[in-house]
Parts: sequence; C-alpha cells; structure tokens
Amino acid sequence: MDNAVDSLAGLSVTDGWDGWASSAPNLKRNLGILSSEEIGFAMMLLREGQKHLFDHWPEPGVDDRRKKGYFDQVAQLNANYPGGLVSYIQNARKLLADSKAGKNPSDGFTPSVPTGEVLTFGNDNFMMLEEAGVREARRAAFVLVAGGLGERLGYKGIKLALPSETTTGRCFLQHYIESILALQEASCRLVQGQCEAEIPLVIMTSDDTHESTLLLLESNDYFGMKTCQVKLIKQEKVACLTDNNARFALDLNDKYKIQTKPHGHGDVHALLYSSGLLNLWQSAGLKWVLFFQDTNGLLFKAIPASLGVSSTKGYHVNSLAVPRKAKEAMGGITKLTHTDGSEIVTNVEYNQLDPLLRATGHADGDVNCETGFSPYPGNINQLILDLGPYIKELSKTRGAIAEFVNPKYKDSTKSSFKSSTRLECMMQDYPKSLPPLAKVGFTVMDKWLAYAPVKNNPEDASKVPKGNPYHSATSGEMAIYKANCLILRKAGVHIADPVTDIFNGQEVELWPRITWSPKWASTFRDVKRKVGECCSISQRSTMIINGQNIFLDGLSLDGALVVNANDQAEVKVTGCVQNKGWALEHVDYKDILIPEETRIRGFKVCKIEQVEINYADPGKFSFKS
Ligand SMILES: O=c1ccn([C@@H]2O[C@H](COP(=O)(O)OP(=O)(O)O[C@H]3O[C@H](CO)[C@H](O)[C@H](O)[C@H]3O)[C@@H](O)[C@H]2O)c(=O)[nH]1
Repeated sequence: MDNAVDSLAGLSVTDGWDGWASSAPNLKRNLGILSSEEIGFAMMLLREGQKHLFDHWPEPGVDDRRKKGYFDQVAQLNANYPGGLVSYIQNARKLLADSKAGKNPSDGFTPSVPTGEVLTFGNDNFMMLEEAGVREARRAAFVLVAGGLGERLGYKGIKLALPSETTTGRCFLQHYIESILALQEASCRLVQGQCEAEIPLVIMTSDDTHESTLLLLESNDYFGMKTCQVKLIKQEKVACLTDNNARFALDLNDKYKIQTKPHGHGDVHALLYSSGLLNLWQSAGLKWVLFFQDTNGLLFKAIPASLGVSSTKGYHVNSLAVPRKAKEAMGGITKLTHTDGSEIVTNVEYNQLDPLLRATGHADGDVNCETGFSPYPGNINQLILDLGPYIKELSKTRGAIAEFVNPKYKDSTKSSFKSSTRLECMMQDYPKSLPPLAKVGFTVMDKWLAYAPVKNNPEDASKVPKGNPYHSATSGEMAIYKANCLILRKAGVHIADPVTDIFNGQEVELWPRITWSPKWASTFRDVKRKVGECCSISQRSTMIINGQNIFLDGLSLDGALVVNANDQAEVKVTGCVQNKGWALEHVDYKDILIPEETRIRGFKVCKIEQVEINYADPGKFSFKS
C-alpha cells in the first residue's frame, strides 16, 4: 500500500486537500472517520476507477465500524496479490480487453497432436512401471488441490467429504489418504523394510473449504495418517469484477464488502513455494511431487504406473491423460509450435481448444477423429513433478502462474457480464514458463482405469450429449465398480456382464458392486497375487474386501459378501456364497427428504441380506461357505 500512502503524503493539507475525493461525494463526507492508511487505500481505489464502491455510503455516524472494516478487507486483498490491488486491476483490464477482442492466449502458436507414453493396463510393461512407481513412492509428496467451490455440482458440503461410493460409504478424502498409506507401506516393503518413509500430504483449501476439511480430518483421526504428515495451506480469494473496466463487485449480502472468489488451483505453486515445504522435502531426500484433484475415485489405480513413467523416463513434468471426447470439459494436451520455432507440450483448456483449432486452419474445431475421440489426449490434472527442477523454476517465478479471465457475456457486444468474474490461474499451466530443454511428457491411460470425476449436478449431467461422460456422482460411483470388475476380470475372475440402468436421467452400466480397501492392492500384481483359480461373481452381487491379506480362491458369489480382516490375519475365502444381497433402490434427486449425498447419485443401497465375516485377531484362517 506504500504507493497510496505516498500519494497522500504528497498532498498539502490546505484548502481542498480532499479535492481528490470530489468524484465520490459520499466518501468525501466520510474522510474524517478514516485513518491515513485507509485514506491511502481510498485514493488508490478512486484512481483505479472504483468510485462506485462508495456510492451507497451514508453520512458519517452511520455504519462507521463497517466502513472501516471494509478497508480491512481491501488491505488483505492488497497484501495477498503480488503487486497489490493496483496490479490486479491493471492485469484484469488487460485480460478483459483481450477477451473482448477475442484474442486467444495461444495466438502465434500452431497446435498439433503430441506423442506421449500410452500404457495398456495389465501388460508386462504396465506391471514393470507399477513396480518402479511403487518403489519411488517413498520419495514422493502428494498435493491435493481442494479449494474449489464445486459450483457445477451444487453440493452443499465439501466434495472431499462425499462418498466416493456408497457400498462402503468411504469418502474421497478417506480413500485418498488410505491409498497414500497403502503406497507408503508397499514402497517400504519393496526396499525390504529399511525405510520409515511417511509420505507427506498437503491439502490446499480456501475459505470455502478450509474449516470443513479440517473438521473432516479431525473427526476421523486423519483417516489413519499421522497428523504431522498432513498440512493444510489455504489459498486466498481475489476480488470479483463486474465489467470490462475491472470495477469490483460488491458482496450481495454485505454492501461493505467486495465480492471475492477463488483465484484458481494455480495458486498451489506460489503457496507451496512460500510455505518452505519444498526445500524441507528436498532436504529429506524426496524426489517427486504429485498433484491431484478432489473427486477422482479412480486416480490411485493410475498413480503407480504413471510415477513409474516419470522415474524411468526422467520426466521433469508428467501429466496424466486419458482419451478425450471432443468438447468434454477437460483440457487437451497439445503440442504448441510458436512462429519463432519454439515448442511446448501443454494443456490447452477446454474452452480455448476449439477457438485455437478454428483459428489455425481446423475448420471444424474441437471434434472427434476416426477413433471416436478427440486426437488431443485429455488432461486429468494429475501432475507429477520432479522436485529438483521444480524448486529451481519456482525460485525464479516464486510460483506465479499466468492468469486468465473467463467472463460470461450477456450478449455478443461483450460489453456486460451475466455475473461477476475474476482473474484465475491453473496449476497445469506450470510447464508454460519452463525452458525448452525441460523434460515435459505425458502418460495416457484408459479412461475406465484413471478418470471418473464428480463435477456435474444431476440435472446438467442428464443433459450431457449421448456418448459423452456425465461426470456426476452417479457416474463417478459406477466407474469405480466397473474398474474393479475389469481389473478382477483381467486377473482371471469370472465377472458377469453389466446391465444398463437409468439413475437421475443418466443411463449407466451397472456392474457388480465390488470394492476393496487400498491396502488390499496398490497394483495389478497385488490383485493377481490375491485371487486364485475359478472365482466368479454374478451381476447382482456386492463384495467388500476390507483388509490386507484376504485371498479369494474358488469363490462363487451371488449376493453380498463383506470380509473384514486385521492386517495380521491371513484369510482365504472360498466356496459358494449365495444370499438375497444388496439392492440399489432408485431415488430422485429432487426428493429433499433424502440426504443430498444420496439423492445426487439417484440410488441408495438397500442391505437385504449378506454374509459378513470378521477376523480381528492375527493368524491364518480359511472361510468356506
Ligand atoms: O480456486 C480453486 C479452484 C479449484 N480448485 C480445485 O482444483 C480442482 C479442479 O477444479 P475443477 O474441478 O473446477 O476443474 P475444472 O473441471 O474446471 O478443470 C480442471 O480439471 C479437469 C479434469 O478434471 C481438466 O484437467 C482441466 O484441464 C482442469 O483445469 C478441484 O480439486 C478444486 O477443488 C482449487 O483448489 N482452487
């Protein structure tokens, strides 16, 4: 704020000292109640075209505390943004002018389809990479970006607290933490016990998610992770903008507050840099930083192999990708060649890919090719960075990431917005500033294995064009069952074909509801080791495997089976289990008597009959039905 206060110091307190405020008479009348620092901020705001912020101010004596409180927020917004609010407003004006002029941030670049590592689940190469990845996991830190509002989903709570699937009710955060702990253990086992690695987990929150995330962790004993392993870093929001002149929006519920929104997941780099964690990790011998998002229940099935790719290829940056349907809401991994000859392989965000393609001679824009998919692999925003080069780069940029603005205009004149907008930045734009020699690659895996986010509310999901993914709570849960079934099939289990069903207007494949705790298997090799000959599971079945050393051998399941075993219990499950099982009962998302996390998926699990076996003591056991 030095500039604003300096300007104040330059004024002589003589007649008309407050002349600078004459364009804002209501502010001018209130100058007497403001401190010199507050006046400095007021001057800066007027200079930057924000006089409307004071239009509604009443006479001195009315709401004085709130008027002063308003400057506390201004001071905070100013301190949180590199270069302060003046830079924020000026950057915003420039980006808004570019947006109005239809300027694409990739102007000057020609897109083409890049080549990357394409993996096939379950083959020798995949298993070799998984093993390499598990070996490296003890030298990794995980960073979960979870500051988003989840506006498209419209769920009232935090997305991390949503069940990833409702057979066990395990929420996303529990699933993530248990998966990291399972990798930690598997990694240490591979190096024959000479390792006491505790993989760090950082969660980036925002004001919208911080308290609830902390509460979720604390009320669940951090889901088994040591509290010192988990760090929360909170991103701050930025001011919302109402028009092309970057005038700030007032909060609809409090006229003494500027409306704010998150600045985007790109903040994670600056926060990691300023937290000092990266250097601590490096001194502790860590080598990899893995970034991931709040609702992808499949992700950890893809982590070991993709980390294996990073380590065997020596990638500084490795983005995980899946085949992408044209116009799907995921960025496309694209090779961009500049007119000056330089090249980068990077994400082009979904709203920019189509205009970029059209502007560079692809008249149809973002369309599928003969494979039925876009030729540009879809970025699932799972990034693996080599810590050394990452620290080196951040020491130059301090973690700053190029920003963008995405206003929703009222009409084609682009002169007014439907609702306020703000500057944003994305974590996957990190490679854009890297030197040409940086080793930037990507890894493509099957979608069924790696990507099933929960982003869309039921109504929007039901309107998704046929063949495109719903990205809803319904599809996210169904994808977990499908992936588990396909993995078991590949391991030799006979799994019945799925049936189709419609939940909340979305047609999905309904596979047997099979889940396992992450410690049962981190890799395909683990799965293969734990299933023996002649196992079969019918379509209407449910199976929950909850334990490390549970082996299926000659099991025939038609109904529901739950196996819980302590880590020291080795249990062989065999024979024929048949019962009425667990059914899925349809529910409507509009039925507000049903809890929100249930109705947004369109079904609830009705536990009619099951076999449940529990082994709480160490030892070797065999269960035969
Ligand atoms: O200010 C923010 C905004 C979002 N997030 C977090 O960032 C992640 C991603 O947010 P969205 O799900 O809203 O992201 P989008 O769907 O807009 O897109 C992102 O995820 C897609 C894949 O899921 C594609 O990879 C795309 O390129 C990438 O920008 C979430 O975990 C969210 O909680 C933050 O931490 N802070």
